[in-house]
Amino acid sequence: MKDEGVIIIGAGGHGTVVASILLASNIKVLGYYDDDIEKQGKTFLEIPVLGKISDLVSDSKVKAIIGIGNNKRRKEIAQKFDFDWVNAIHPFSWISPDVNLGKGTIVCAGAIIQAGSTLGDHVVINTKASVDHDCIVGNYSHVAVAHLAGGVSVGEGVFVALNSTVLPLTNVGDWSIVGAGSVVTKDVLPNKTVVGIPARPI
Ligand SMILES: CC(=O)SCCNC(=O)CCNC(=O)[C@H](O)C(C)(C)COP(=O)(O)OP(=O)(O)OC[C@H]1O[C@@H](n2cnc3c(N)ncnc32)[C@H](O)[C@@H]1OP(=O)(O)O
Repeated sequence: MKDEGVIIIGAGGHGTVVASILLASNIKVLGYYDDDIEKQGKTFLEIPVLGKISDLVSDSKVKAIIGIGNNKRRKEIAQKFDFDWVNAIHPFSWISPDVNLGKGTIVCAGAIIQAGSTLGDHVVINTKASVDHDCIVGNYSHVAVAHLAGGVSVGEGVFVALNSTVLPLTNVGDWSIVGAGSVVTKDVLPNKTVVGIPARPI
């Protein structure tokens, strides 16, 4: 499969979004791998499901990307397989030229990543999200349709949910969740779920 296209691990809603980004970038998609028995033999965006994730065997020459929204599951898969992890960057997004992007990272349509920011591996910056200047986004984190202000630091595996905002210079600890519609005004400890305005732990 070397140089012949990319496989997508996950054929759910997020997997098809990743497929559409690759297609919009003129990158060939070979097919999906998904453990859902119902999806075997089906096509999504005219791209076939080639087999189960459990059928996959590591091959550092195979180009792959994980199209699964769940942060813990993305980490498990990334750690299990040795593939050539590629990024999916929608052509209708803006990434400042000095941004450092990890591998396996997805930047969806309408997303903006501003100067001085650093993103880890297997990060998802979802539709119309913004990561402003000098932010750090850790491995396996997911910024949904949400906004990180300047100088925000987000740890590993953080989920910043729909329509939420993280105010300047605040930190969100590893594996924490910022609930939909929340405003983070001060640092969030690791492994917490915070909601509301101002965001408070639940
Ligand atoms: C492209 C895409 O689709 S990307 C997908 C993005 N997905 C999202 O943005 C979903 C985000 N999810 C949420 O916001 C969830 O509500 C979570 C993760 C914060 C909490 O979920 P759970 O842990 O299941 O909490 P649960 O639903 O039991 O709610 C617990 C309490 O918090 C409240 N609560 C939950 N979420 C919120 C929220 N976002 N804002 C305010 N209050 C909230 C509930 O009303 C409930 O209060 P109660 O005990 O007084 O009734």
